Amino acid sequence: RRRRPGEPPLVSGWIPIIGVTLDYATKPLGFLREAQRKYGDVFTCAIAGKYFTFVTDPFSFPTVVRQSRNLDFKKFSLGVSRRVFGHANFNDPQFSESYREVHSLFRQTLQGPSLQELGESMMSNLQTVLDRENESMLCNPQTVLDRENESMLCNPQTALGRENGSEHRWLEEGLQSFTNRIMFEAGFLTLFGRDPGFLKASRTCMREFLAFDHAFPFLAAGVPIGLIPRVWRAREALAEELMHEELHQRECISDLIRRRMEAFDHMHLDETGKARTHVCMLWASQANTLPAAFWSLYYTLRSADALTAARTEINSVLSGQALNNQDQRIELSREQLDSMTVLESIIEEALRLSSASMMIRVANEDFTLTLDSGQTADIRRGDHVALYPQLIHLDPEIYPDPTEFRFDRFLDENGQRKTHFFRNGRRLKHFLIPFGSGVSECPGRFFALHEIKQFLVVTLWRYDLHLCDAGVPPDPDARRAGLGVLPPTWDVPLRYRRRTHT
Ligand code: HEM
Repeated sequence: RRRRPGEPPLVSGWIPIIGVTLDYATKPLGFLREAQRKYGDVFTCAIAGKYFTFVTDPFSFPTVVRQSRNLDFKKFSLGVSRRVFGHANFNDPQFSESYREVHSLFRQTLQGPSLQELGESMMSNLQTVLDRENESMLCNPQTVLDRENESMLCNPQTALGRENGSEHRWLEEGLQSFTNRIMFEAGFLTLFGRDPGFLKASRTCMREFLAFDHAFPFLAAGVPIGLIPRVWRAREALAEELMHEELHQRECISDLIRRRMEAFDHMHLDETGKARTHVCMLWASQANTLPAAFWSLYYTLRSADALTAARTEINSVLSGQALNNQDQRIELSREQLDSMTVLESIIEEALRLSSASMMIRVANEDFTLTLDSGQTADIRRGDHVALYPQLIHLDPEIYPDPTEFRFDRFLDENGQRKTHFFRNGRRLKHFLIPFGSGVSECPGRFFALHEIKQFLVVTLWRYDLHLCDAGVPPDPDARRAGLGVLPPTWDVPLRYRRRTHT
């Protein structure tokens, strides 16, 4: 392919088809920054046999996001999702009307009044998961001993730090493992309801989910799932657990899943096909939330200022609450969660540092894109137009010391959410975009922020937590760049024990 007059510079590398795939895949942010420096705000890259036009000027993001006539989101995202999850082809005209209705359920059931109900359910599930763990420690001291044996290998002090009564003993576990098991189970129960064998399915699902998710970058890059049998088995095992027959036996299913089940029944999909759409929903609800919860707690525990500010905010919200019931169960209204601006700033800062999603659209026809500067770029039909928010998130002009965690970066002088960020003296509309924007903006973003806040509240309230490794901190794992929030490159040992509240 040759660059035509009016088209952006073409970065095609030396090898046909492969183009600049390897440069991009090994260090996407570095590659894009370098291309931006060489070619300016818009350039087209040959990646994996396709052409991606990157628009890197943040002031032009709204132009791209608003181009829904020329730029299609559904074709690309449903195409990838079908390949990875193996569900029906919802781009097929026979489904177009009914799929529009299914899509509209996201808004109806994840936002607005539904948020309160989801939040209550999540809060209750979080505490149930932790209570049950507590009980299992009391009834089964082996659990404690197993964890202690593991922990003593890496920290002999653990045994010395024990207090009487197993529920107040110090335990040790990786922070990522701690976060994953609590958030996965609670999030799973909140959307898919409780099984009669209580938590049996969610345990199995977590193991399979992690195996499937680990391979997600390969699947998204086009590797057929059949070539990785363990991953294919994991996806099918998840689908087995989410067959309608199984789901009908569960209690307290969320409106989202209940109404999706009804819709898919009306669409006459086969039973496995229906279950695979639920696997897709499970992935959307967990794949970003788990690492986002990890980083939020990790950065909080690493920064004494952040920890103090977070505990002060939690104490002040909970002090108005009668926690005199025996289990000390916490309840938080939507308004209370929204009022927790310190926790919100911590989560947003963690997302700024760890999210690396990419927004991709496909050109429906040849058209001319006009950037904020007035510069134009001719785009060919079938080409992809891409935005890479991490270029903004780590821009030192917008965020001084961009790789540093500052818990109050998103707080203004009154302790409210800060929304004024500038580049070249101009205020930015898009300064933090971990949830995407425009037609494809994540419909679960409000729930995601709430559930991570709830996780922070519950864990910081219940436990003393310490990171017990002062070694090299983990980086966000760039191998998943483009897919969302990056998990840590390795897990960090955590020590925790139950706190006593008087
Ligand atoms: C920190 C957590 C989360 C992050 C960072 C996140 C981020 C994103 C991003 C970047 C997209 C794609 C946007 C695009 O392509 O432009 C997306 C889509 C989506 N997310 Fe989230 N998400 C999170 C949590 C959730 C949760 C908890 C749910 C549901 C309970 C959810 C449901 C969805 C769905 C259904 C879509 C597809 C929307 C569509 O097809 O239009 N997400 N999310």
